[in-house]
Amino acid sequence: MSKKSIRDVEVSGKRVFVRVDFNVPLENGKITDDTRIRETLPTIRYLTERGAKVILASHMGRPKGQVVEELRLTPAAERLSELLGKPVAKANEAIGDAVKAQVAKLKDGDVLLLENVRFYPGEEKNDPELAKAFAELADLYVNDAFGAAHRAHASTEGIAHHLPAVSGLLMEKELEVLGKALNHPDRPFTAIVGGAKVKDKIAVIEKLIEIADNIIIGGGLSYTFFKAKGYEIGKSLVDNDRLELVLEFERKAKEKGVNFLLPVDVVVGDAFSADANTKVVPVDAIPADWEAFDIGPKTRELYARTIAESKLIVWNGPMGVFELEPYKNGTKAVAEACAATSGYTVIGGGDSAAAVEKFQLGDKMDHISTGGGASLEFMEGKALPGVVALNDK
Ligand SMILES: Nc1ncnc2c1ncn2[C@@H]1O[C@H](COP(=O)(O)OP(=O)(O)O)[C@@H](O)[C@H]1O
Ligand SMILES: O=C(OP(=O)(O)O)[C@H](O)COP(=O)(O)O
Ligand SMILES: [Mg+2]
Repeated sequence: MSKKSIRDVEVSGKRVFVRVDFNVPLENGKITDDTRIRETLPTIRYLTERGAKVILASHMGRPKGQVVEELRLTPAAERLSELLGKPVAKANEAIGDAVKAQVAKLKDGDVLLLENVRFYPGEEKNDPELAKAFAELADLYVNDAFGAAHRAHASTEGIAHHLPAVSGLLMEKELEVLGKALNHPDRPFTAIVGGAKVKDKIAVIEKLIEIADNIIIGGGLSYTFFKAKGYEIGKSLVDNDRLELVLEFERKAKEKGVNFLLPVDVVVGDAFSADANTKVVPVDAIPADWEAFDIGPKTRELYARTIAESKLIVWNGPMGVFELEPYKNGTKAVAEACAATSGYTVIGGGDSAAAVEKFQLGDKMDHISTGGGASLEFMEGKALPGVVALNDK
């Protein structure tokens, strides 16, 4: 990589602001998958072993610039402390006098986790004042938050203009592994896109049509395609601003000879709950007051067959609401097909990684990336603002 990493700079005795992605899935305040925290351990240990004072910052969820009690980073601090086997101090804010005082008290090798940076409206706006306030806490900036590297925010991009700025070991590893897989992709190359961040996911499909041989669509973005075709989609997720656009995708894929796969059947439910009434229906028969939460059995078979024939599979976004028992089968089937194939498998995304771990198939995948949206944008060939802002070698 042409960017400096923590290995290229002096860290001992320094106050180091490390942006991590501790946006881990939570259920009733408990962390259901700690992959993203575990993946930052090499960077944190590298720094503490060399006597750096480590100040960690992360976002959690999308609190939209205000304090949301359920989105505090306290559970992440506790889990990190268990994993590191040493105390991790937790601040109740991310900037200000109380935080400055906590930083001043840090001894070499200590670790402090700041509060959710998205509690501040300036974070997502990349406000230079907030970036400066972060920078005042430290002597060196390290970005290890690959999962948020596609966001130009104050703690991922702005701060890098105020301090020496280098990558962490996870960031470095992600860019290297994904870069290798995508530079000369083995073919057939299959991209699988699902999940709930519908606008973000639809935005990458245009580029995927240019690079992949098969595109598999599942999860929350499927229904925008069905609505565009004029089908009833009930209460399912939809992006009403992109109905024309998604029709264009299918035309473009056909023109390029790309196999564009949409679900043929779905599991609908009358509630977002583990004890909902559910049924399987063809995609053009979703009842008006029901919601589609998963792909159906025919789709599972179709997708598994395509995956089995692929040499490179990049998957981001669950096929359904895998967290709930009645809606987990689509994601499970795709995970099993990825685990069984001899092709190279890259699974990306906080929730996709959690799904693969839930089905105990993590060790059957070639690479589990901590970034979903980030890995898709990297794959598109887009420059990631959180990487661009770092110092060149
Ligand atoms: N049909 C659906 N309707 C509602 N939510 C869905 C649907 N399919 C998948 N999801 C949800 O998508 C979420 C993950 O989305 P996203 O964050 O985009 O994926 P990732 O973290 O892997 O990048 C999961 O929590 C899952 O419950
Ligand atoms: O969870 C994340 O991305 P992912 O859901 O694509 O894995 C990252 O933490 C980025 O979060 P964001 O999409 O709210 O900016
Ligand atoms: Mg996610």
